[in-house]
Amino acid sequence: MIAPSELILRPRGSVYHLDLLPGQVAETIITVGDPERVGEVSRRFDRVELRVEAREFVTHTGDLNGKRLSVVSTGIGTDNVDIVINELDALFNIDLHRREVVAEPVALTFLRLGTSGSFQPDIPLDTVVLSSAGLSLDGLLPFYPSIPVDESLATALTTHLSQDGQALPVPPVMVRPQLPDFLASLDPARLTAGITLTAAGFYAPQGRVLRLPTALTPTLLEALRKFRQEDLRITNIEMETAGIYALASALGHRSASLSALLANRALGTFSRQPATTVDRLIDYGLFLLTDR
Ligand SMILES: O=P(O)(O)O[C@H]1O[C@H](CO)[C@@H](O)[C@H]1O
Ligand SMILES: O=c1cc[nH]c(=O)[nH]1
Repeated sequence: MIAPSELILRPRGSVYHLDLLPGQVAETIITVGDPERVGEVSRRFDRVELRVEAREFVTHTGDLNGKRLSVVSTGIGTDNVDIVINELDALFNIDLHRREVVAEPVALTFLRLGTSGSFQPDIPLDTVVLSSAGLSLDGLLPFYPSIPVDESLATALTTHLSQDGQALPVPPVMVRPQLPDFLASLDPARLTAGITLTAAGFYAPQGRVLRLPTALTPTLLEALRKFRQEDLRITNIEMETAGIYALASALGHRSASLSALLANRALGTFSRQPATTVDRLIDYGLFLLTDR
């Protein structure tokens, strides 16, 4: 039995942070960082059956073109991703009355629709990028020793950086998703794809300097930019993808992350049409989930 202190339920039996009950969430779940983006997604549904709000975690469940979907906001950062993925998984894969793991776990599908900064000068603003892998610099993953990590990709990065006399301030962890079938069957030549760097913060952890210096110096950022392994390079920076990929894979779920690039960090530019670009991202995500 999982103790009440470890899996906390509200008095009505809902999971502690998300305030959701079993049955209220679809097996296909869109995650977004911004709680306000939840309504932007669900207003495209044919019908919304449920709206729940708890802290930064807003959940809408409904259907589109005959497919049941949920959209859940994670808020910012992988500390929140830890809560969201564990509690959503518990709704399906832990019997909340008996407090026991179910015998036959349900495999969920997660699709993150997020915003991000382009890491390369040649990937234009407003591009939508698929994360082929997550580079976790956020500190969450070492707490989950069962997570399948790509040691050789992480070692290749560390070796590449050391050849330039550079090192990251924290050990890099690389994770690869189990992509949902609707993405695995897409022609890769039609998508911009690459490694998404998941940072522990927005400013110094992404190499930004306002009044405080960053350990991600221009020389280190340039060395990261030049990293190539197989057909992969670091395409973008944000704050959730590696956490979602890692926890979803370890729990037996499929996951994919699509990011709209609103900033270009190499060029110092920001989108002139962020809302339009996020709209396009949402439309594309819903098309992938429902029209194929
Ligand atoms: O637009 P969302 O999904 O929130 O994603 C990005 O935007 C936030 C930072 O502005 C971080 O959460 C980052 O990952
Ligand atoms: O540069 C950016 C843009 C959006 N979100 C991030 O985390 N970083």
